[in-house]
Amino acid sequence: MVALDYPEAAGAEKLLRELEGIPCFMKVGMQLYYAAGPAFVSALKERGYSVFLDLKMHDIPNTVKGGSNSITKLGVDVFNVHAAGGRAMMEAALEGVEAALTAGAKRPSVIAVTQLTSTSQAVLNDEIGIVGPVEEAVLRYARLAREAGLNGVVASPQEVVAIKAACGNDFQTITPGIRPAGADIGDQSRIMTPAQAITVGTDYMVIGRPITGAPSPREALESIIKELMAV
Ligand SMILES: O=c1ccn([C@@H]2O[C@H](COP(=O)(O)O)[C@@H](O)[C@H]2O)c(=O)[nH]1
Repeated sequence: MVALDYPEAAGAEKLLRELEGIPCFMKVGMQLYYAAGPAFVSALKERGYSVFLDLKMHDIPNTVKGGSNSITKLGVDVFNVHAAGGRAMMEAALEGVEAALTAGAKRPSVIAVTQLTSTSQAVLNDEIGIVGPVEEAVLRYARLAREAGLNGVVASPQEVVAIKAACGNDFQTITPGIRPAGADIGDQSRIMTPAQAITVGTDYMVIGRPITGAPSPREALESIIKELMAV
C-alpha cells in the first residue's frame, strides 16, 4: 500500500503516473483527503485503483456510524477507525457500513488502528499513560476489534506474529513502519524492513516516504518488490 501523503492532488497524480502498471493499493490519508476530498477518492476508484482510506475515525459511536456510511458509499476497499474508541464505536462503524450496503455500496474491510507505529514503549507508558509492554496494548485492542467484528488491525510488523496467534490467521494485519535497510526512520518507532515484515506474515505493508521521497519513486518501489520476491 503506497501512502499518497501529499498536500494536493497534483503531487499524488504525479506519483500515480510514475508508478503506473505496478499493482498496489493506494492509501489516502488525512493530508490528501482534507485537501482533495471525496472526489479524489471516487476518481481513484473509477480509474480502477484499490483504495485504503486512512482517516482513523475516533468519535462517539453515532458520529462514526455516519462517517462509515459516507465512506462506504465512496466505494473504498478498506477504511479504518481507532480501536481506542471502544467496542460500541467499532460496532457502530459496521452498522454504518451495513446501512450503505442496502443502498447498493460494496462491502469494505473495516480495520482498527491499535497503537500508532510512531509510539515507542516510553511514550506509551510515560506520556499516554498506558502501563505495560506495547505488544500487550496492541493485543488488547486487536482482540477488542475482532470481538466487535472488524476485519483486522493496523499495527507494527513487530506485532504481527502475536496478533495472528491471538486473533487468527484470517484477521488482517496492515503494517506501516516499514523501512528498507538504511532508509531514514523519520518519526516512526516500531519498524521492520520489507523482507522482515513479509517473513513475519504481514498481510499488507504501508509504505510512504521511502517511496515518495526517493529520487525515483518507481525504482524505490521496484527495489522493495525485488527484496520481497527474494524472501
Ligand atoms: O500506526 C500507523 C498508522 C498509520 N500510519 C500511516 O502510514 C503511513 C506511513 O508513512 P511512512 O512515510 O512510510 O512513514 C503514513 O501515511 C501514516 O499516516 C502510520 O505510519 N502508522
